[in-house]
Amino acid sequence: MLPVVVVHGGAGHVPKERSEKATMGVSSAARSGYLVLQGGGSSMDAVVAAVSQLENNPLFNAGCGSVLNVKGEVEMDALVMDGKTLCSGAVSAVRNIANPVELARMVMDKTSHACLTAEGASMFARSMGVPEVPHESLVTEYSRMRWRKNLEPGADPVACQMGKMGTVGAVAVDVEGNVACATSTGGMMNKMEGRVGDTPCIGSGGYADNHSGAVSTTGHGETIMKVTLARLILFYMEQGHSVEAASDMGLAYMKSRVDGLGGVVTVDPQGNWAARFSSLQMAWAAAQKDMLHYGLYVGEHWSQNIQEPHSPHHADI
Ligand SMILES: NC(=O)C[C@H](N)C(=O)O
Repeated sequence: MLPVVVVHGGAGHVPKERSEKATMGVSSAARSGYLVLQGGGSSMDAVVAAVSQLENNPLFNAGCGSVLNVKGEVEMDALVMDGKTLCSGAVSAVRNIANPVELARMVMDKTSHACLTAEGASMFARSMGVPEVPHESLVTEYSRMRWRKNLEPGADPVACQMGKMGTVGAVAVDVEGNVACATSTGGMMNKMEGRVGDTPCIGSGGYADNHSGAVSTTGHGETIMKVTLARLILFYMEQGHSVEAASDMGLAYMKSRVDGLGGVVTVDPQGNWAARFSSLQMAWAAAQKDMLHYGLYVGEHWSQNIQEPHSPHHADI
């Protein structure tokens, strides 16, 4: 069954004109992660490779393409977790770097801490030789347009975001059966300066434990934190539920208990995987046994050989 990598490009409603690009983006990220696994790389290497590729894609709400805070600035959150050691690394409200997920991994590997925030995270990045990038290089016309719209009287940034843009994440199992997760985001549109969401919080934005599996989540952060969605799903798996059933149970609990919608990618250490969501859509892709699987709408599941070029399925191109 192993190895496998599963990625998501955020829960919500992807506008039609962006849907094909979104599935192409996640498919290509899954391919990159799978190449790492095939080359004998660890699940941690694979999830970081997949997520940094999505951070570099301006279509997604992470790295370049991040949503803007109320002041029109990019502040990003990211998390990695290693299921073998339960070590994790995170950054929150970090600015001016291209790949927060790589910095999160450095926090895990090079410090004795689990999370660095804001200026402290920037100082650490500098000390690690991570290049500082201009703020403008992270901002897209699309995110600026949405930010402006949300400044209008009566705008509802949370409802608007669940409509439009996505956090990115990945989970993987490597040939040794080690699991890992990574999640990265620009957060919620027009958020307060200094707001930290679910993404960098272990148990909420993600969790990985070789004894049960790994999960990466997406959705409204304040809601996900109320139910610690990633850990909740692993708890259901510890009770004997399959990756798919446990993912659905976690999402159903979040819906019934706090009226929250979201999405997850989940693996168990045997290489069983699931991509599930309660939102209208979630771009997802998985790579396993030289096959690429992907989808966007509820119930959609396309499969092809991983060597073949991505075939378009959505009518908007
Ligand atoms: N779209 C998202 O997944 C947003 C992210 N969970 C946050 O609240 O920061």
